[in-house]
Amino acid sequence: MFFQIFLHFVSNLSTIAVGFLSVMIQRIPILKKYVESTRQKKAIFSKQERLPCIAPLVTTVEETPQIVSACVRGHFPQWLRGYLLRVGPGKFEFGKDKYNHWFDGMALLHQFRMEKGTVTYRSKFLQSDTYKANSVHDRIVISEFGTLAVPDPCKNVFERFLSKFEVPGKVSAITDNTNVNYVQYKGDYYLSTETNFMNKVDIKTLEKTEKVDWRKFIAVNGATAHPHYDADGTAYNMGNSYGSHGSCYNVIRVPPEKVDLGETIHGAQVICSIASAEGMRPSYYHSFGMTRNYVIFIEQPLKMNLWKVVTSKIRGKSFADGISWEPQYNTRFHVVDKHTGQLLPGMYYSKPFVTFHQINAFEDQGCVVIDLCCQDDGRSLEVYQLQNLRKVGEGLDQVYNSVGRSFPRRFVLPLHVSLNDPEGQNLSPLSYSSASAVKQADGKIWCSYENLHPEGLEDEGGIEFPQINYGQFSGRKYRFFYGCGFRHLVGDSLIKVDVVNKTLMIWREDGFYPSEPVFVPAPGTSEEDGGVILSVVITPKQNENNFLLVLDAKNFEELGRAEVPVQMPYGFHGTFVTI
Ligand SMILES: CC1=C(/C=C/C(C)=C/C=C/C(C)=C/C=C/C=C(C)/C=C/C=O)C(C)(C)CCC1
Ligand SMILES: [Fe+2]
Repeated sequence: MFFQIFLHFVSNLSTIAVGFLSVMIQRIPILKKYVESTRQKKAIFSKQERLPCIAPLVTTVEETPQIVSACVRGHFPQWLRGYLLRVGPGKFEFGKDKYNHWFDGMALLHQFRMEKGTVTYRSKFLQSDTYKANSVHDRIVISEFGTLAVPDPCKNVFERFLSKFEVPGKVSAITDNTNVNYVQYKGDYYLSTETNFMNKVDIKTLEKTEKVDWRKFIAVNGATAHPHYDADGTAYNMGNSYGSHGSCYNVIRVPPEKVDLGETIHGAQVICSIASAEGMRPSYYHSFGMTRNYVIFIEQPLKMNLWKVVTSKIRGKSFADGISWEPQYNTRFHVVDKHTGQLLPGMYYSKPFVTFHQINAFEDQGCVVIDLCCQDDGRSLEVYQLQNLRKVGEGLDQVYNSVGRSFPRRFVLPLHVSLNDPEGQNLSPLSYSSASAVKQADGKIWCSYENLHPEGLEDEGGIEFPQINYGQFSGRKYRFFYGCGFRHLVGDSLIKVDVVNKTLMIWREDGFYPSEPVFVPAPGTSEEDGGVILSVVITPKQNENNFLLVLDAKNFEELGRAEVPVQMPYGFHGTFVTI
């Protein structure tokens, strides 16, 4: 009996001690920083077991070209009038040829039209040159991110050998399967991947109207699918150039106005070129940050071996085979003045991490603050092979448990670091952030991040596909962002993060997988979360309907859903266009 009382006393004592310590940690900054720094040392692989099969979400579907009326339950706000446009992979084979990677699937365009509380749906495969060429040959003739097009089996050995040395550009061997995102230049909408091609589209009919090649306008080999926009419509993007001088990361600006009606990205300019740390092994990047006055480029140790990329065809390997995670290198931040094109001299470094999607960035007290979805393990690209996503049982659990989770982190980059600044001290003046920037003896600034989330986010599998109230808060100090929780390999919950209070709000429905949340501001409101969240929610269950979900962005409560009895694959990105 005594022993039990003793155990009870000890367990209570330890509970009190832990509670006291956790309060002290939050109240004493140096303790809080220590705990934060220790927590920064490990990649987080939250474990799952008995994950449900999601193979139907990454399997070929039929397009739905005829408009379908959705069955609305609950309600869609009367003020909500426009298109939710989304894109993602929707066809994963041609004839006997099958794609290897999730990113390779043929672009399927989804359109939800909302007006007066009603919702309709349609989808169409983008009629890219790649899609048409593959269809004509009934096989994969153009390589994608993770799939190398194999030579024509009807050619003789000599012809097939020669085909490996086709002159790039003779028959556009570069894919225009723009399946990543909708982007906007000079008021027109385009579909983008990460190559030199984009496809201009009619957002009403989902028809492609024009193919655009970045190389015809500026000396870049491609651009990201995540450009940023100033309030006046000026667009900024980033893209690589490769030459005898090595590789450069180029900051691109596209003016907002058309001089002639038929213009596309005319007037595009490279305003700054940043030499890569290694000429033949530049970093892969998927997005970048932008504030009112600066572009922030994250040079991460996810490297593209150009020699491997250039020889991939004769080696029988895909583009993705040339990308490798190299954590022996640190991650570096470059800051470019948008107005002068000047690369700031600050050399900002952090421990190695990978980011796919930036959340937001802003300027405060002489610093750039940039928030990113970060993974400490950069091998997730390799994992997103279709064969992995289609696994079942323990095999699927092992795939999931091999991917590092993504968490929101804040970095603070002091803009004006002088020779007189003291070494070894935190140069960040921001009292509201535990992120630090410490000048080293060699002049480099070592940046440690602040976690922008409460502990509970690990239980949600981390967060990705971040979105904010972009129109009113991009590049500005903000408080809320939305994203998908990843307790599976695709999003399986919607999350609202308050980066000030570090609290979460979650929407989830077991067996259903919501897409990237899109924020739509309510008319006439200036509140940051005054509006709704739209998300396309899909399920592998054959007897259930997919639906467009609408949440109140303030309390994250479901307002309504528009059910559509149509199979949809899990997509990448989208945008809302008011009509
Ligand atoms: C990888 C992770 C995620 C998803 C990231 C996404 C959707 C990235 C998409 C990138 C694509 C489609 C790139 C395509 C590039 C094509 C090229 C360069 C073609 C070259 C052909 O030769 C999340 C799901 C956000 C979660 C973490 C990991
Ligand atoms: Fe993306």
